Amino acid sequence: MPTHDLPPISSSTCIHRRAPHMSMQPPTRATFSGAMMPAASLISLAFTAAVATALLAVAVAVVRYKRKYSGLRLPPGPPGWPVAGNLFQVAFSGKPFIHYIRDLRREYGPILTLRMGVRTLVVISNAELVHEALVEKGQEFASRPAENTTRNIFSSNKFTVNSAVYGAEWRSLRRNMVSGMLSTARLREFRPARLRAMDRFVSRMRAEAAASADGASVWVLRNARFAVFCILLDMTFGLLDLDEEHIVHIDAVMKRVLLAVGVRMDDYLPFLRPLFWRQQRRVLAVRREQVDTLLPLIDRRRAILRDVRSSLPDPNVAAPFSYLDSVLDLRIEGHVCTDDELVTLCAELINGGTDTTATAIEWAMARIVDNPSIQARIHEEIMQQVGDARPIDDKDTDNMPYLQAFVKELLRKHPPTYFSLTHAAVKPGSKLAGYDVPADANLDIFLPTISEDPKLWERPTEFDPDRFLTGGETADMTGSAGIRMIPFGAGRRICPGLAMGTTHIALMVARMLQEFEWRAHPSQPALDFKDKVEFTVVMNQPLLAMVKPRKIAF
Ligand code: HEM
Repeated sequence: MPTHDLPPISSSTCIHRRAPHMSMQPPTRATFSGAMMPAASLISLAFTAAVATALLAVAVAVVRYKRKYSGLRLPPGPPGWPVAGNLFQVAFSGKPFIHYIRDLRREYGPILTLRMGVRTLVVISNAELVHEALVEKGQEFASRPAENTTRNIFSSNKFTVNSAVYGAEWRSLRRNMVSGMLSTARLREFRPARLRAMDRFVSRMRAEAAASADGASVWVLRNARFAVFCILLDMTFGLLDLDEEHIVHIDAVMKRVLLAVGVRMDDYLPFLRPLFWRQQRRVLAVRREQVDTLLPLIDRRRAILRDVRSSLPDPNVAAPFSYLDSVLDLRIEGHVCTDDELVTLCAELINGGTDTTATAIEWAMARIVDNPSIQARIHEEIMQQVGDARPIDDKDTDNMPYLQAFVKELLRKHPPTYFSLTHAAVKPGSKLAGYDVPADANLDIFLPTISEDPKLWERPTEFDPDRFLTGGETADMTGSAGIRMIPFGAGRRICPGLAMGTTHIALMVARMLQEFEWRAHPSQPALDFKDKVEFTVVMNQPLLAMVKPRKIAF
């Protein structure tokens, strides 16, 4: 999930922006006039009280921190300031958080501590430690840490698969998501949704290319993202008559949600919260907008299900089943989901799978454009499997070994998120590599240093799908046979969308190559494989490519 890596503390998180009511106006003459003395004394009194309160808060925080962690042996990390810890070092380092972590790792090793205000982060970044945390001690570290206020609003107080603490509620939600949506059987049944979205995707690309100045240019990420979004929307609500304009509107609202849940300074220093009242008001407005956008879809599906009762809905209007149907039937210890929770659970499914998958597809097409022999080999497999008489399907892609090897190499070299979702110890007393990991600490898992570890991989910096073909290296993406690459995490909280994600990537890449011949755009002759973190890890320079429709008979 894109939004689930630890987001960098950037300037957009209000560090450099002073809240308007904090702005300090220069004193006017009148302020110092005799007539204004009482007001001046009042201001100075208030100022002294504020300073005293702040100092007291600092002292209390220092004492609390010392008491909380006294006697514990935390992993090493850079020395920090009282109260703020390493927060300002990170915020003002001028580096993206992932680069900051890479640098710290060189100094402190594969397990380190960062203190970010009230939050303590333990970051692990090698295969042995991840194996210890997620496999050997999988149950001990299967929980999630406390959320900030904003995320609590969007998760209906941790009522989602990804945010729920380890326990019965999480188990019920996850079981329902897997059986209602992500199991292999369900995945097969959702084939019509994929075919609909693929057709829409191809026509959008054709139209975009035709409308471009050279008649052939397309932006890859934007189109791939929209296609994946359509599939997930279809699977979530099972409503088949949403027009493109409506889908674009829903997508825009969901993007605003992703922006709204980004970290803020007051997540780490909660005593600053009153200064962020405007941002908080905006968060509530975005949540309202999300509810107002998704609830009508939920109500429509409810009405369709009510009308058809035991028969199936009209196939032109609604799919025979959807994820929402399973959530409507869900009972957790007798609790029926409220409207607010229904919105949250539907949004989780759509958000979890959209940016992660679309990001992977952009990197895939960049590798294909960059290397014509990869394109030729995948196209040859397509021709052998289905030729050009019908659109390729995921039944076909399962039987294409080179394409499957390509997808694995893609996820090794370009994992869509650099951090797994944050884990937390279930109870106090847990240890990793002999160090204490407090129960309220965030356990963050840095993924790329594993899949590029020269001790685990030959030529790790090279992009080479052949490494996974017969006799070559293995890629167990679940981590159960050993941790070598875990783009979907590992252990109890492993991404339940693994099968769906890889199916969608393989299918979209194959369909794009079946329909079009791809080449580099003259404005991007030598592709730059630098990355940057948005919701996921995207290409620093978004991919613009040239497409030429192939001759096909369908
Ligand atoms: C290429 C695609 C994807 C990637 C790389 C990816 C990656 C991840 C990662 C790294 C985690 C965290 C695992 C952990 O906490 O240890 C995760 C969790 C999760 N993902 Fe995905 N994901 C992808 C697609 C999807 C899809 C398609 C869905 C659903 C439609 C999905 C839903 C979830 C959920 C619900 C969780 C939370 C699981 C839990 O806490 O029990 N993901 N994903």
